[in-house]
Amino acid sequence: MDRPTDVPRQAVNSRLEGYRNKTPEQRLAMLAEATGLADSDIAIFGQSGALDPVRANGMIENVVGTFQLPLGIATNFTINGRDYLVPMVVEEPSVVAAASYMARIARDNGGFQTSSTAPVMRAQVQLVGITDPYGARSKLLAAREQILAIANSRDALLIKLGGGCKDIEVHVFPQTARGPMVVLHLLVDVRDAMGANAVNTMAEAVAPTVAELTGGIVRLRILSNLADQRLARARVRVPEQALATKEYSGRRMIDGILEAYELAVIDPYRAATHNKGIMNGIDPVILATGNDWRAIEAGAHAYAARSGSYTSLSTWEVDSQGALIGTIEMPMAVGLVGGATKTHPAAQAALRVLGVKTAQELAEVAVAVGLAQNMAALRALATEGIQRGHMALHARNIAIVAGALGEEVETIAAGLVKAGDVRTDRAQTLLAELRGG
Ligand SMILES: CC(C)(COP(=O)([O-])OP(=O)([O-])OC[C@H]1O[C@@H](n2cnc3c(N)ncnc32)[C@H](O)[C@@H]1OP(=O)([O-])[O-])[C@@H](O)C(=O)NCCC(=O)NCCSC(=O)C[C@@](C)(O)CC(=O)[O-]
Ligand SMILES: NC(=O)C1=CN([C@@H]2O[C@H](COP(=O)(O)OP(=O)(O)OC[C@H]3O[C@@H](n4cnc5c(N)ncnc54)[C@H](OP(=O)(O)O)[C@@H]3O)[C@@H](O)[C@H]2O)C=CC1
Repeated sequence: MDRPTDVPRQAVNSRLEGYRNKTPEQRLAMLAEATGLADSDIAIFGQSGALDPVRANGMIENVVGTFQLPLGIATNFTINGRDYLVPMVVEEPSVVAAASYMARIARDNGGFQTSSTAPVMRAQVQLVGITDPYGARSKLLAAREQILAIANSRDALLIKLGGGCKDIEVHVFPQTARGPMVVLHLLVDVRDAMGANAVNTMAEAVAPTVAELTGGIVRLRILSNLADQRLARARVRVPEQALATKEYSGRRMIDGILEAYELAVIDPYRAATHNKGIMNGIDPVILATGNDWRAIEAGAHAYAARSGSYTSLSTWEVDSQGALIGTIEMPMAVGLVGGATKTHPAAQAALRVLGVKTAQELAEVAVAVGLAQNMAALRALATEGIQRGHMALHARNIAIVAGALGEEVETIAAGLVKAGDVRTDRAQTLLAELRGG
């Protein structure tokens, strides 16, 4: 029988044994079994055309079709004592495997702990043509209640839900190439929305009053993607022995991770790659849930540079018992309503797989996956290097590029890994041999 989609999701066990060795159909069936997913959601993931052309045409402009990407499920996640199966949309091999692996290590050691601030976004109202910027600031701060009232008159539903414009800030730039500038910030609790449209509407609404109060000219009225009032955090603790492998002791692993981390702290060339590794985990969750990944990327990198020099979004250290402690804190402006979260059927189904109830919960899951991904990359880089694990999984892509079809893909990929030579020409040779024989 088809299950209704709005019933609370059953408790999930995210440790799906042998998941990697199943076919996509078997994995979908296991996912449905684990999450109690409605038949309609199973159908959405199972069919290649979940986003029909008519719906797609309503989402953006000049639509000619849709573009598919793989959707994988990261297993093993335990966050704040609750298990999650995490949908990830990504084109890069080894990302889902790496997240699942680190989540497996973490779950045996208490999993991830997360927290977040209230979902407060900033909107900016730029004022130019002012000779007394500090006087203008003073007038705006004195008119706080009036400005809040105008902003809050624009979104009755948001106010009813407990959100709305909660405060203002006024930033002064006394000297710019275009004269003094004053920028009013609206601090808006957007509840379960990403909030761009909501805060942009408020910024436009207050603009005439702001101009009148200050005598200035209003130019920009737009959100800031540096959502530094809307932070999500995750922490993981992994004892030394949990990191040990046949080749490397746990202590050696931790030392390598700390040295890799230190370089990301001091060197922007390394920090960019380190943070890309974090976004390897976060972006696929953002995409799977229909959220705005450009906004998340912009916020992440601006936050990483907030001290004036670009640095790591995560921290890695050792506690008094010698265990590795990883933490992350970053802006996470995601929504469960608005944008494509409501219009893309697969995004809706992905949110039901996650079973998140609030945008804050989704934000916390996303940063936990980012931290797991960072740990996976550092663990590999600090010891054997990235190529063994990554290239072994990339071998299937190379086999496809070389022309392998169906079951040939796994056979050729296995041959490439065995030869330690994951290249297209080698794959073509192996394919010719396979077909010739
Ligand atoms: C790739 C692994 C996980 C292999 O690692 P491994 O040791 O070969 O894995 P394993 O076979 O022992 O399996 C361990 C677990 O990994 C998962 N796993 C393992 N294989 C699969 C698979 N095929 N399908 C699904 N899950 C898989 C799975 O959870 C499995 O446990 P199980 O559940 O089976 O008991 C490891 O080498 C790794 O984590 N490498 C890092 C990969 C990575 O970071 N990829 C991102 C791309 S590189 C990049 O863009 C970022 C970077 C690196 O530049 C960032 C930076 O510089 O900081
Ligand atoms: N720089 C950027 O990042 C920019 C991004 N964007 C885009 O804006 C879109 C996101 O804007 P967003 O404001 O989130 O979307 P929407 O305006 O579509 O949705 C927000 C609205 O949904 C209604 N709503 C219903 N339930 C809730 C709830 N539980 N919590 C909060 N609001 C609720 C609210 O009121 P009501 O129903 O009254 O509207 C709210 O204003 C994305 O597509 C993004 O790409 C746009 C401009 C710039």
